[in-house]
Amino acid sequence: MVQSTVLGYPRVGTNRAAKKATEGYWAGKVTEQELQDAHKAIRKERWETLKEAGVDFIPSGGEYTLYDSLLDHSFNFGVIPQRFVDQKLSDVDTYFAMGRGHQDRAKGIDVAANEMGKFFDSNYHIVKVDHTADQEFTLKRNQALEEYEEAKALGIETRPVLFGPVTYLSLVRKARDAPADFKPIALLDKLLPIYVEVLESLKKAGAKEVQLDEQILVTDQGEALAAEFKKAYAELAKVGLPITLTTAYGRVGKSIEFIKDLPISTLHIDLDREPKQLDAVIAAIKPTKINLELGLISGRNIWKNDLNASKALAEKAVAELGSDRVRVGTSSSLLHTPLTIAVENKLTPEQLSWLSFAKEKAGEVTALAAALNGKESAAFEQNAKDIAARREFERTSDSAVRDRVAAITPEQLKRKAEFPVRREAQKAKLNLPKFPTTTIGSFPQTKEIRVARAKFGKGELTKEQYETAMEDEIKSVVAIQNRLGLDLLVHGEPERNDMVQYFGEQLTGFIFTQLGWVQSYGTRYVRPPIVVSDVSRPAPMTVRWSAYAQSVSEKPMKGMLTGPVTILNWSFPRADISKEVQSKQLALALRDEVVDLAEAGIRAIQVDEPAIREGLPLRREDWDAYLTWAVDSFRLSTSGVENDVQVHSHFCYSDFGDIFPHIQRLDADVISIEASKADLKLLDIFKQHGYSNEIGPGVYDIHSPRVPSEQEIKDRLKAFAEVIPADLLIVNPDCGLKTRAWKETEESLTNLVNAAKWARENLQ
Ligand code: MET
Ligand SMILES: [Zn+2]
Repeated sequence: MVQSTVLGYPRVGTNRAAKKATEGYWAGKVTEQELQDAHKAIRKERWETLKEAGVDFIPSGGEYTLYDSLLDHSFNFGVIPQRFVDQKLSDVDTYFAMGRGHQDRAKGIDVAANEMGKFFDSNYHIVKVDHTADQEFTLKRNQALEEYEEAKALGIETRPVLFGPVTYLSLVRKARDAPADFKPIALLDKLLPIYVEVLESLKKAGAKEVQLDEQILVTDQGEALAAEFKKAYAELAKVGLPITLTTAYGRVGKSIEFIKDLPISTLHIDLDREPKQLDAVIAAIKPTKINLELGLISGRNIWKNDLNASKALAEKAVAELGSDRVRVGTSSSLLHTPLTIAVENKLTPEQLSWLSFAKEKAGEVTALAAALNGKESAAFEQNAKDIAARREFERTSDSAVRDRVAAITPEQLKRKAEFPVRREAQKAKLNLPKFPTTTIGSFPQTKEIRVARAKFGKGELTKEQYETAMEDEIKSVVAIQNRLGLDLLVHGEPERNDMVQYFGEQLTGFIFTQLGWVQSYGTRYVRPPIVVSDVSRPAPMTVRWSAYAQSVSEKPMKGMLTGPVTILNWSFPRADISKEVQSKQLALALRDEVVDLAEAGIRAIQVDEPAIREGLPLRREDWDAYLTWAVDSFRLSTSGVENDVQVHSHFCYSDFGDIFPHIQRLDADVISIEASKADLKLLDIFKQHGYSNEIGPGVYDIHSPRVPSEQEIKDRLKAFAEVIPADLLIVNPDCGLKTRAWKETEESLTNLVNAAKWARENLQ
């Protein structure tokens, strides 16, 4: 019998109950007991949903969390850096402080959070707790057991989940003051007894097996960890609780050579991302006793699964291994998908027929298992019809757009002249001082702005009234920038709800959910747009706002767009054509916008690409292919203008070290880049690679309300000027200011402008 599995499920709860309970607790409106009860109710709802769907292996334990599951593991293992211990907070407050920091001036509490990092190539962020070289572990809390028993008390048998020990240690951070050559993986021997203790307790409580997530196995780094895997799993196998080792987000590649020899009972592989790995994995494990769990239903996209295609793949495995050794399931946890399409009431029935969110995916998993067991359901037949209809829709959507992509020429990927020539033309046109000051685009999104947008949405404001309100805001933002003495101005982006959604709504080819929330980190949820068909731009999108802003400003105004790669990476892409083609469709639409902005008299245009790094494939051998189309897309979108138009780009959020040479290849005239984190890693990168165009490393961190002093900014500029020629330096904050309040914004920018004035006199 083929059985079914779901690796993990969204934590959001119906009506975003998780967010409400947790934020209510932070605000002091919900007691700790109410907080715990609310989360318990969400866990119950999740388990019951999966049980009703008929899933055989229902996850529990380490895949549910109040904030982040990697953080949970650290906390449960007693890894609580001293600075949190020192605050003497309650357990739950210590836990939240580790995730998001804690500041309570009245009580003298001020502690910064642990660092966050992107979880593999998803937009979900894990909290990476600092581990010292002499780190000790204790089982402070046995969450896997607690939640296994919690489900059992509800009459639901579950499969407890934990990060495997090797992946856990590969993802956490080393303490800043730890020796340079220390790596947390060196703590494996000390950590294993904790895992043994947990597994023993689960076995005693009656668990049938445990799910250990070892996603690190899909990275190049995983290949180098064979010895650690052997050691860890030999130890864990002694407990005698069957282990399902799961991989996700990519292919196991060469690592299958040692995985097949691990004493595990089941191996889970991602066949949504990497269907091609199936044959090699089957061949490797066939002579062993290892069962194979096929991750066929995507945990990453929102498309209805093509059940017939999945069934064909699964049948291959069944033919080789026998049905008792094969299971079917989700490719990864479903945490990257929204909860259910059932609550969407603005999408058309046709659109809904294309989609499948977490709850529907659980149904697909069981329908697939049933079909493999000879019980093809009505759902299966309907699925075939829906898939055929979607294919037809996609195929016929807009052939003109596809023709335009096919006709892209090498000339369209290049500016007319090289940077030095462009630079002279731009200097003459823009007439900016040395160390020019600018900002990244957005200014505070005040309550008034959001109220106006909400009213416009509800029809309480006419289009004209709304546009007047936005123009008034722009005018005021321009006046403030003039008063502060900034050089290259922005319109402030008041009209944008979100930097991706705003463009998606004006392009053809996108649809939007109302409640399709996906966790980004902690209680922060986003609603990614969905690309459903060929993308084009029916009309200019930003020109009227930028032109208005320029009309009320003597100083040059910078146009502001979100780049093609970022729009794509922060949306759910189509599955029928490559991301490359989708990105180029977006690039062509943006290219037209860039040209229109220039024609409207905008002399500097910024095309933001903050998400370019996170789309980077997990395996180095796949990097070139991605970076080639990503860089080409940016160039395609920005190369349609004359030499005297200054093209800017902006990056933030991540570690650019490994792709910095490709940032250079974007050939933007000016880039701004996040650099204000204390250790200034970026400077080393400049030293190593150099950079030939203009660059504005952020001089202060906008993620906190803290106002940087003038001296601090001077010091930053001085440090930058030591590695970057002074005449290439631009002065700007780290990122947009939309989440900030006006007071700190004005104070910070005053200091920034003064520091730039000082730099003009004092730095060469
Ligand atoms: C996440 S990058 C944000 C860039 C955008 N132009 C802003 O200023 O908000
Ligand atoms: Zn940014």
